[in-house]
Amino acid sequence: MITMKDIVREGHPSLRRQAKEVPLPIGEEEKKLLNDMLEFLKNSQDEEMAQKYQLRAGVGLAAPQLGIEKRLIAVHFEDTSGKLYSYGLVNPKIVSHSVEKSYLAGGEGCLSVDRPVEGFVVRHARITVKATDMDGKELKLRLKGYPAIVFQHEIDHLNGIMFYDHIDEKHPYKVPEGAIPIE
Ligand SMILES: CNC(=O)c1cccc(C)c1Nc1nc(N2CCN(c3ccccc3Cl)CC2)nc(N2CSC[C@H]2C(=O)NC)n1
Ligand code: NI
Repeated sequence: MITMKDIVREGHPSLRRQAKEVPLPIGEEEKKLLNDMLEFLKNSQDEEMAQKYQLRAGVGLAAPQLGIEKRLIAVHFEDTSGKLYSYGLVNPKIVSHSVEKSYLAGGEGCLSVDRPVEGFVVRHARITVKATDMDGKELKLRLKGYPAIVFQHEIDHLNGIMFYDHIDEKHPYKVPEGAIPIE
């Protein structure tokens, strides 16, 4: 099982590299990795497991955070309406996005960043993501709100981008006119 020792932290080169596309159909090894990543997220959100294995809670994880520079991500969370988002995705791509922006009112955290970073991370309010899931099915997801933020955070990891790259250092809480806060 994946634990915190498998997650690379700031300064590790994998976090600043461009991850490589994964040839389809994915192999058993990549399928197992996506399952292990999903299992980590579920464990990290379970009080007992998180306590037992000292896991930090997360709703998304990208393969470069394990030092594996492949375009693979896993997300596991429910949105405010209770809809479950639980995916192991291969080569996810944002194919279109809104002009409108949004941001998490609580700021963002990252399992590869062992320090709180102040400030709002301004992202696209709505995105359309195309990807292949771990069973080889082509997906097209239209996302807004919290799900849109999580997917952008994880896809950023595939391009060597950290959430704080989006924070304006001089005005960390400045947001563009009309940007939507997500509580
Ligand atoms: C510094 N301020 C903050 O962290 C922050 C502070 C307040 C509010 C928000 C909203 C913040 N922001 C933030 N909170 C989260 N969680 C909330 C708690 N939750 C969780 C915790 C326990 C059990 C189950 C679960 Cl579900 C896990 C997820 N996750 C992310 N991110 C950024 S997008 C990828 C995602 C990620 O998985 N990060 C590790 N940001
Ligand atoms: Ni992260």
